[in-house]
Amino acid sequence: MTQWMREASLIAGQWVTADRWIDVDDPATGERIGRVPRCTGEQTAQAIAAAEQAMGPWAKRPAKERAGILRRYFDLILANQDALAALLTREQGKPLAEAKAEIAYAAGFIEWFAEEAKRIYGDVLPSHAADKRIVVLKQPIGVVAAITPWNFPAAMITRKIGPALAAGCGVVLKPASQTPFTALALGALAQEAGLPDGLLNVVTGSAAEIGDVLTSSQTVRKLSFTGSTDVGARLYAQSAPSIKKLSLELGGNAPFIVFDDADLEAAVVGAIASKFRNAGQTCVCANRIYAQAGIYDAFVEKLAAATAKLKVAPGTEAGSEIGPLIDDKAVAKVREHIDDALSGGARVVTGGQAHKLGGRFFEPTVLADVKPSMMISREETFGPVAPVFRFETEDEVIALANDTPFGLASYFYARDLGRVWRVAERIEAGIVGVNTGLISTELAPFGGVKLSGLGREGSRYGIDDYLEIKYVCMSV
Ligand SMILES: NC(=O)C1=CN([C@@H]2O[C@H](COP(=O)(O)OP(=O)(O)OC[C@H]3O[C@@H](n4cnc5c(N)ncnc54)[C@H](OP(=O)(O)O)[C@@H]3O)[C@@H](O)[C@H]2O)C=CC1
Ligand SMILES: O=C(O)CCCC(=O)O
Repeated sequence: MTQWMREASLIAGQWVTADRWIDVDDPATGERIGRVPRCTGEQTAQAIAAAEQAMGPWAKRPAKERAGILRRYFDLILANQDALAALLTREQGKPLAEAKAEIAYAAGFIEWFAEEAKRIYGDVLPSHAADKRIVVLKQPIGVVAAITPWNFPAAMITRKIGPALAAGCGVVLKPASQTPFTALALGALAQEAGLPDGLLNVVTGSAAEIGDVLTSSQTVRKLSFTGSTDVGARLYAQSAPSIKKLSLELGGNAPFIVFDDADLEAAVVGAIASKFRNAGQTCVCANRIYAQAGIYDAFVEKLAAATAKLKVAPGTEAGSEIGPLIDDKAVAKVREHIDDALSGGARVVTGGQAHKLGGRFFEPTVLADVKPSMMISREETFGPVAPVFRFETEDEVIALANDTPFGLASYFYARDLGRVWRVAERIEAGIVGVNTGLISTELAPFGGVKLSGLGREGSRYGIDDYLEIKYVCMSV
C-alpha cells in the first residue's frame, strides 16, 4: 500500500517476525489489511536491552546533534504525510482529512521536542555554606516504555517518543494491536532519519505479555501510557515493585457547558468539533453537554440541525466527516448507552440508529432530556452521541460537571468575564476550553486529574517526565 507499511516489528534496528501473528482489519469494510507479529516476551526483553545499549551514546551526543536528527525525522514525517494518512485511515477508519491533520499534529510533537532538546537547562542554586556550591543537572531518566491506543495511532506515539528521544532516552513502543501499521511506519521513518539502531523499538503483540515484561523490567525507568483507566491502573500497580515513573493519560468524561449568555452559533460549532472528532472516539470529546434552561431548546435544535448534516462515509471517501467506529464492541457500547437513556425518558432528536451503510457505521446522534443518573452521563461513550442535559444555575452545573471520577478535558461557552474566571477555576479538569471546542496542540500541556491520569504531555512541561534531577554538591 505504501513503502512504509511493514508486517514486521522493529527490534534493535532489525525488522523481525514471530511464529504467531495478529490480523489487522479495515474498520470501514471489515476486510483484513495485513498482519503483524505477535512478539514474545523474550523479543520484548531484547528490545529493552537494545534501547539501553543505544541510549548511552545517544545521550552523550550534543543536544544540537540530537535535535538535528529529530528535525530530519519531523521533515520526513511531513514529506510522507499523504502516505501515512492513507495508512492511518485504512487501519483506524477516521476521515482522510482528520488523518492528515493527525499526521501534522504528530509531526509537531517531534518538531517541538527537537527544539526543546537544546533547552534542557540545569541550574546553579544559592548555596547553604560559603565553601559549597549547589549544581542541578538534568539527565535522561533511562529506558522508556510507551504503550499507545488505537484512536490516535500517530500522535499518541510522537508525544511520548518525541520528549523521550529529545531527553536522550531509548524507547520500547507497544502500539495498539488494532492500529500497528502507522506505528511501524513511524519506526521505518525514524530509521530513515538516522536514529541509531535500537534507540526506538516497535514491538507488536499480546498486550498482557509485552506489558508484563515492560512493567517488571528494572531497566525500564519510565512508562508512558494512553488508554483506558482500567488498563492504566493495572500498569500502575504492575510498575510499583520497580518504582517506575509513570505518565498516564486515561479516560475522560468531558462536560461541555453552554450558559445563557453564550454565543449560541459558536457553541454549536464548538460542540460539533469537540463531540464528533474521530466519530466521538477521543478522550477529550464532549461526553456530557449541559445547556442552561433559557437557551436549552434553541441550542438542542441548532445542534441537531448541524449534526444531521454531518456526512457519514468511509474515511477514504471525499467529504467524509464521520467514519466507522473501531470495532463491533464500540458499536454495541453506543447502542447500550442510547437504549439506557431512552428507557429512562430521554428522546432522540436526530440519529439514534446504526447507519444504513451497515457494519461499524453509526448515525451521529443528539439526545435531549438526558438525566445525570443515566449510563451515558456516568461513562465515556466513545462514539457519535451528544446527550444534552438541562441546568438552571452556575453552582448547579459546576456540581454536575464535577460529579465524575474523571477530569481530563472540559469546555464552556459564556461571555460574562467574571463567570469565565469562576468556572475555569472551579472545574476539576486538567484542560479547560473557554469558548472553543478544540484544545489540542503540541504547544500546550495535555493531561488530566483524578482517574484521568498523571503527568502532562506536550509543551515545555512535557519533557520533565523523561528527565531525572541530579543534585551535585561541590566543595570549593
Ligand atoms: N485515553 C484515551 O485516549 C483512550 C481511552 N480509551 C477508553 O478505553 C476504552 C477501551 O479501549 P481499549 O482499546 O480497549 O483501551 P485499552 O486501554 O485496552 O488499550 C490501550 C493500549 O493498552 C494496551 N493494553 C491493553 N491491555 C494491556 C495490558 N494488560 N498490559 C499492557 N498493555 C495493555 C492495548 O494493547 P492491545 O491493543 O494489544 O490490546 C493498547 O495498546 C474505550 O472505549 C475508551 O473509553 C481507549 C483508547 C484511548
Ligand atoms: O483520546 C486521546 O487520548 C487522544 C487525544 C487527542 C488529542 O491530543 O486531542
